[in-house]
Amino acid sequence: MSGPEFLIHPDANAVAEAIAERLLTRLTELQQQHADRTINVGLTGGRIATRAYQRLAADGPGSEVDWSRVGLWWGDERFVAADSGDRNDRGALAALQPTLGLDESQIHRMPADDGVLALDDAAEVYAGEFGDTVLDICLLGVGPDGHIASVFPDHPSFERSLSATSDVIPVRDSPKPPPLRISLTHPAINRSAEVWFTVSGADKADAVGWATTGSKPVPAGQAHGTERTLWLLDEAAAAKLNH
Ligand SMILES: O=C1O[C@H](COP(=O)(O)O)[C@@H](O)[C@H](O)[C@H]1O
Repeated sequence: MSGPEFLIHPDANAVAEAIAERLLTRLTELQQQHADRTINVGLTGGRIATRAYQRLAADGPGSEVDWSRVGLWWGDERFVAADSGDRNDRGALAALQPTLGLDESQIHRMPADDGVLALDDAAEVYAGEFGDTVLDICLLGVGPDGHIASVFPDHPSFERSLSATSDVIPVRDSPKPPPLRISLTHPAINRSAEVWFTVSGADKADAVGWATTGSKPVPAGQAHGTERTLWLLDEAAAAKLNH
């Protein structure tokens, strides 16, 4: 594993464009290298990622990527009704599904709170679906507190994620609403070949500083890819970066 790489862009729009552009390039390369299998991507929620998905939806159809060989997973999800605007998958799929022609079998949504599964069972069901998947690329947003996926600092989810024997955990009392969530754990994230942090805005500068200097233990500081760890930042978010 090599050290983290930092790519700093002028503003949030440039970061979103860079994420989309890099995804197209990397997915094309990975599909050439692994012609026999699906390339698995872990999606994140959050503002910057949603902008990147819109860009990907515009540029993806004319690209060299074979979208029928891309599997979509989620790093975390809010455990609310499937049609809730709080869901992470809604923004992503609203952008990607109509233009990329994705089949339902390629889309691995985390379960919703639809009255069928309780939170713990929903996490277990997703763990079963995830199996021993190794994400080729895992996108992670970072909160102003240094959270990634639905693993929060100074919260039971952090210790639970670090020491997890399962790839997926239920999260209660999330400090950021909504309170019930499902999250990949650090072992699952850190099994990914590539982890790409996607961060913009001055309110994230402290979190980026803590994660990259280790000056405060935060979930983002404990995440990395086995082959590559990439930080895609804008200048404001990179203000306290250690590199
Ligand atoms: O709650 C969440 O927030 C983070 C970051 O979102 P942002 O809008 O501040 O960029 C996101 O990474 C995570 O997936 C989501 O559930």
